Amino acid sequence: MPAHIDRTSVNSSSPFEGAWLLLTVLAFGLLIKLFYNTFFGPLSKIPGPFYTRITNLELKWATLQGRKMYYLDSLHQKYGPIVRISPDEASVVDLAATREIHKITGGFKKTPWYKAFTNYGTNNMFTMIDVKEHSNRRRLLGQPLSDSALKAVRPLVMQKTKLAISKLKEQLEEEGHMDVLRWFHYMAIDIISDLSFGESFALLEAGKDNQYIQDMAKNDAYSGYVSELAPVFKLMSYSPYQPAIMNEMKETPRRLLSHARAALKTYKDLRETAPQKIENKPMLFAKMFKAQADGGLEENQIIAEAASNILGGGETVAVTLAYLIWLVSKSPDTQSKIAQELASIPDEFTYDEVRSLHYLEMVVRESMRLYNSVVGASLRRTVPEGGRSLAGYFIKQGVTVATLQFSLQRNPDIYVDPEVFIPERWEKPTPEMKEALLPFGLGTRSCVGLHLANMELRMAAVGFFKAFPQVIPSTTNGMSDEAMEMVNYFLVAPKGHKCLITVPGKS
Ligand code: HEM
Repeated sequence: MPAHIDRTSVNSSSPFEGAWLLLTVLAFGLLIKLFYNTFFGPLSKIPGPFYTRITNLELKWATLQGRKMYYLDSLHQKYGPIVRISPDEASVVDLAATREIHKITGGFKKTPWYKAFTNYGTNNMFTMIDVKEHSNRRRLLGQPLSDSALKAVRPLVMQKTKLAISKLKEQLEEEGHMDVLRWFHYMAIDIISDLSFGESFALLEAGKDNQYIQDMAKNDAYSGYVSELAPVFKLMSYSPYQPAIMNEMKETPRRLLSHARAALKTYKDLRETAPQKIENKPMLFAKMFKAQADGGLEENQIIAEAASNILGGGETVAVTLAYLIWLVSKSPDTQSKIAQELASIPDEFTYDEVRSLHYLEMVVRESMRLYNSVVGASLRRTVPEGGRSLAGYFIKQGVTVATLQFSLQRNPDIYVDPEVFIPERWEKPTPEMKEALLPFGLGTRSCVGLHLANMELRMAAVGFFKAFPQVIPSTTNGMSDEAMEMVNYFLVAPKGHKCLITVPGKS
């Protein structure tokens, strides 16, 4: 037994001293990072808030609260058309720079951020970064979505539009208002599921979401969390005590996979047992099925594309259309001009007739300028080798640059009274006005569903205003301008998750 224990030598440092030491090291590390980023960082010369030299926490916070585009827009108003928003990311709303970043020959690739939207363990066209892999896939899916190929889809869009409008009429009779967001969401999903799987999910008939749609919405939200808080989720995955959400995050993709497999099996069974049912049916994936039969594609890859289309082609159309109807419902003058124009085409109209409607075209453009489902998305791209000059600054290679429709399409130097809905501004647009309107993006990564979306938006808008020439926003069930405020994750949606419209005298 030792004769004497020197207690001062045992555990001489208290936990507080340890914490101080850790804090000092952290503070020192941050100072070094700040010093380096201030003078040598890739974005040291780009204007932006001081703290963005070391952190993007405010951006993440704004993103998680669904107000990213408002935060970015406020930075652009203060710092100009190019702003540092993180130590290695700049937001760009300059017109020439936006077109440079997205043009076909620009060489700016999507960033790895898109990987968070990968499903079923495989890339889909939206998440692909590699140029060759993407162009091969786009070749398979792009042609069936071309304007000429979609002629075969017109009867389907017409039939679903009519069904949606009859459901809206029923709701108006029963409840005194109609939720255009809900019914047009079902319409868009029924169209894209029919085109993808050979059989629609029949949400319009059922009047409610199925499990697949609920899971898709959850999965979309989870992808958003993971993309913004990747390190936190990585840490949580090692913890023995995992919150319930972690389990749901694993289970949801599994359920989605089995739903999608079942839907594809239905299609394949139909091909064998009742080929007459699908023989003349336009199918987006005809080329992909052929590629699968030739051994060039796996089933998971087809399923991943189908899921991506349903996500990309459902809510996008519904939200854009709901905002269009809401804007028009607040403008009696626009309604009477639409009604006058619609009187020139029969009630059983064709898509060619719809396309000839000049005033409607201006309404669609103007509403998409202000509101569309992707207006708040930061479209992130990597600056290619050698760096590039953008908006008067040289940006080094490897840095992320992200463009933002929201600020570009509301730029007062391009659009007079940019916050006001004025369809007539498109009567004689300036070249800048046309170039800055980019609801479907630009270049090789622009929206592959553009023609389908355009058809759905216009057919449904004409069907709606023929059925309801005079409408107003409802003031019941929590509907208000505030409920229509845009909440912005990757996509944009009304804060109240609904868009209730009525006719004068009904509510
Ligand atoms: C109003 C409706 C729509 C809007 C505003 C819209 C907008 C966009 C935008 C801006 C992009 C580029 C995204 C980026 O660069 O990150 C995009 C890509 C895409 N969209 Fe749409 N979209 C709409 C409807 C649709 C529909 C109906 C489909 C279904 C076929 C679809 C499928 C896709 C796909 C697969 C991509 C990725 C394309 C690629 O990377 O090659 N979208 N969309």
